[in-house]
Amino acid sequence: MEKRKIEIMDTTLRDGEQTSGVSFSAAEKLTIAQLLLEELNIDRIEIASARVSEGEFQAVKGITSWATEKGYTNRIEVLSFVDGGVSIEWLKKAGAKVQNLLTKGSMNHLTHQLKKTPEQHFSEIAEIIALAKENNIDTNVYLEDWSNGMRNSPEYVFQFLDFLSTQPVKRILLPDTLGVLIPSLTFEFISKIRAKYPNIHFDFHAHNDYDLSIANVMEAVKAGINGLHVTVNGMGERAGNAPLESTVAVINDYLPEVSINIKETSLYTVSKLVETFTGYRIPANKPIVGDNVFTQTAGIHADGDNKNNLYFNDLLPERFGRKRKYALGKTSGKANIEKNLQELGLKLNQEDLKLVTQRIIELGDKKETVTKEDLPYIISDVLDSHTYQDKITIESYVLMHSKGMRPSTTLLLKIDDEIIEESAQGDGQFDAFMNALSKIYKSKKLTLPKLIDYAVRIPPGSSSDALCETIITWTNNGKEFKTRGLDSDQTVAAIIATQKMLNVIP
Ligand SMILES: CC(C)C(=O)C(=O)O
Repeated sequence: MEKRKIEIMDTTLRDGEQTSGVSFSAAEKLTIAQLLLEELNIDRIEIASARVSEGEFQAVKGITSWATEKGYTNRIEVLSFVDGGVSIEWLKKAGAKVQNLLTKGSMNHLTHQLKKTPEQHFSEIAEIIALAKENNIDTNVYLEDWSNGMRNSPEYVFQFLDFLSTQPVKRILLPDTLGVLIPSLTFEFISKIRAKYPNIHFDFHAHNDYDLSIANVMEAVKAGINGLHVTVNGMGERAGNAPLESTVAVINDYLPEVSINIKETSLYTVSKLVETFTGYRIPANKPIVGDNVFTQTAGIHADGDNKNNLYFNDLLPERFGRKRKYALGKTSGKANIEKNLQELGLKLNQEDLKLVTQRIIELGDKKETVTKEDLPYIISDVLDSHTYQDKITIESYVLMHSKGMRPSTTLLLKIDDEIIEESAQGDGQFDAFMNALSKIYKSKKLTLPKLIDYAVRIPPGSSSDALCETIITWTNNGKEFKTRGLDSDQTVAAIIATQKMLNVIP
């Protein structure tokens, strides 16, 4: 059976820009428009509202002149108004060839906002449509507040659609302006309209106020809609519009009777670009494009993935240009660690793997996030610590840092079962710590190696703030040696390195 083609109209550059605090520059609009049309293969895009500003005019001009060269002008749309032709003039000058005319789709809006009768409204609309035609501009008509119109004044909606069916209109756009629809109502309303006007092209424009935009989009498709409006990352007025990414995935996986031509592998690139341009962070759990959505955290999932991909679903990350990850934290078991080791090309024996797992769980308990890049550091630290027999231990310490006073440390050290306490000041917390240690060593007539270099680094490429590694170079009896400490706190990492030094003095 031949599939029914659904047009996808992306309105990131118009409704998406109505996200509070978001404004695109002309160059950003052009870049996004190019990616949407050429890289993703979106059918149509709505790029601006007419008359908004000089900047918006220049942005539209930039896109339409590029689109003219490419032969894309009928894929570029601009929101326009019933304003006696002012919008048409604006569109003409900006080179736009398709207007999405904003009209009133409910009696409530018509009487309270425009204070007009249906007849007056229709006659003004007819004038604009005729004017557009004279100027070679195609018209699509938005019935603003259509969903409430269907709930509260359906006679008006059908009177309006009867009128529009006599007009040279290319498409009728049905917006759920206030996001009030639920799936059953979406299906009911669109089915009724479809049955009465089988030859008109209808688009559905969902909003996400009840988090039902995707469910409503699915019902709109089942009821026979011809086009869907979406935005990248679900940007848009209030709770936003139907997200492009989820719309594409759900149509491809669950609505086999229809076809769309969107390139799934490019969705993530476009989503990230929009995130950068808008400064509007994608929630980590946002389907398809969120940071976490292809990350298995529970050890049982990683284990299951090793056994015939038991925890995969149809949303394979590779479809969207992404990769599956295995998180490292307190719920991750050995399987997660092994998956990360594999990626790094490392292998550990079972005993070492157990020690490393234990350390990652400890870090997780401290609410630290560990990344794949941290792993080599943890391995080196854990396996290194494993080789030390601690005869001298730092039992406890207080580090003091306050304004107007020198940093100071009180230290309790255990040497051969004797606990010794000492305090000292220094130029910094670690210096004060070393001075207290030095006092203890002097009192015991022991020699303390000299610190000759102190280096701190965080694992390169690590996106976590879990760890920092302090490497200290010491000298004793003319011999140089290094010890290292790993912790989220730099001074603590240095103290860990110092305890190791006390037990390996050559
Ligand atoms: C501007 C209009 C068409 C809109 O975005 C809506 O009604 O949701």
